[in-house]
Amino acid sequence: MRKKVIAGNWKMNKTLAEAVQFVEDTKNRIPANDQVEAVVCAPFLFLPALVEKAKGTDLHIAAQNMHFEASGAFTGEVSPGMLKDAGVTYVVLGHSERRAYFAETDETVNKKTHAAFNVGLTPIVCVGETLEQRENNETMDHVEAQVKRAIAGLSDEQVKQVIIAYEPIWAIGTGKTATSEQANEVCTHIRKVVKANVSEAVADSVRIQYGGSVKPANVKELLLRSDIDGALVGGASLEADSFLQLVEAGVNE
Ligand SMILES: O=C(CO)COP(=O)(O)O
Repeated sequence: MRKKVIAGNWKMNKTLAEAVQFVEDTKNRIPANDQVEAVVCAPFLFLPALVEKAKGTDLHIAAQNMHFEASGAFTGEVSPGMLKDAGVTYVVLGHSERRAYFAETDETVNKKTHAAFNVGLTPIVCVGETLEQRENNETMDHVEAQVKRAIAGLSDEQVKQVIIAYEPIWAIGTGKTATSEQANEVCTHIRKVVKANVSEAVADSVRIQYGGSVKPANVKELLLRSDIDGALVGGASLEADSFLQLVEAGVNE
């Protein structure tokens, strides 16, 4: 059985006080279980305080980005080692907003994925098509190319540990969720790509999330699908109760 991952991506939201309060409100309410990992992906500034607050609980703290270099003259950047040192365990890489607004490319995503493993962070690698690509029937080819480039050069064991988040760009923050069938179709394709490029055993183990307007009302249907192993959630992860409902849906599914 693949353990599901429900990750809340807060993006650029909350104050430090609000972030700490969220962890206070949720950390002891994650149901004890072996079916779901609960993760919040927070802005850099909040990470040490949230790690401290969540210590000894089932809530995991993630970063939303990082640089691929270990150190150096990269003003404004945060290194993989800094995240590891802060006690962070996961890092989101290649989110479509970073690709669109901050010149993230498949090449930098690949470098960052390697860099994450070098320090022992679990990467959550985002892929997904634009509306135009979907309308032109380019979804599968585009996502396939993104996945192949992201995992290039990783060992089989590392690919097994990567979490792949399929987030169709047209479904992010728009209220337009992909139907569970559309979402699963692409997640199934991603698993086939891993099988063809790595191995069947790795493909069977790799976890693939769906993201894009996921909320308590639609998460169950998504999680019931054969190849969807969790969700990467923006808006609906900002409130403690809503986040907990998403986690509980995974546990009860
Ligand atoms: O981008 C997302 C998560 O990374 C999805 O955001 P929404 O859930 O707000 O659509």
